[in-house]
Amino acid sequence: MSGPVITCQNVTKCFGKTEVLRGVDLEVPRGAIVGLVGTNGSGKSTLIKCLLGLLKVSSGTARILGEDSWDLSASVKNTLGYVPQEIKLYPWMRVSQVIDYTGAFYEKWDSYRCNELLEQWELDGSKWIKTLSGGQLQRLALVLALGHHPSLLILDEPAASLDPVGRRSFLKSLLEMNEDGGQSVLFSTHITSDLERVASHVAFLHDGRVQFFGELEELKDHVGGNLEDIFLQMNRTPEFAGLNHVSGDQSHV
Ligand SMILES: Nc1ncnc2c1ncn2[C@@H]1O[C@H](COP(=O)(O)OP(=O)(O)OP(=O)(O)O)[C@@H](O)[C@H]1O
Repeated sequence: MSGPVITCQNVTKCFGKTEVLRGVDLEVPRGAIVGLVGTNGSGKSTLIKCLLGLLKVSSGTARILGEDSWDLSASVKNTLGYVPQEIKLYPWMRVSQVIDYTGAFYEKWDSYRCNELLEQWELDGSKWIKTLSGGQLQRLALVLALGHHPSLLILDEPAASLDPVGRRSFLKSLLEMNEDGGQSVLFSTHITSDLERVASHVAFLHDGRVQFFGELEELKDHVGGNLEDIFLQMNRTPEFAGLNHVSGDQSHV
């Protein structure tokens, strides 16, 4: 499939009377590594769940790999990888059992790659899930999401529980994956140094809308200064420097 891997047109999402997403427009080109940023409660997880069809949008259109998010085919689901913010795995299984169990759901499962990642991230396949620390659980969830070489990987704060060594190693894997096969990634994060290390693009969510989407380098060149200051300023004044116009030419992605 050519064309954007993610498309949102005027997406809204309400919980009762609270409108969390208020008209999100977004178009992510193939091969992009997008950092989704925004303050706590700005709606990052909600947007991710709408994209994956785990929540139904209230209005507007969300599409992934050319299909409506609420009606994804089995073949598109087979090419998606997702790590939620809260990871729930079977506590009574061992690490290696969860990997085998998950692999059974996919047409193409790379056990060799999983074992490589287990070794790289120092996870013991014989350990019980219930004995894993938060960071180990997050590492395992990432192994499970990468095991079928997804063409689109969606991660909700993937590095939040990882120590600096784990984070570096995980980010390296993301970059390798992107270089090898041109896979696309959307990850929400509050860690600007991670963003700087891997993101090609930034989507800035504020006040229920994507106020800025564009290339990271372009954002930095246009505004100057460090990213943390840029985001602070964007939170205070979203129309800051007319940033939503800095979306530029994405054809080289
Ligand atoms: N199922 C739900 N029912 C009611 N309100 C919800 C529900 N899910 C999320 N919300 C509300 O929607 C808003 C956005 O939440 P969301 O988890 O999407 O934010 P976030 O940007 O991912 O936050 P964080 O950075 O803290 O993870 C919050 O005010 C939250 O309370």
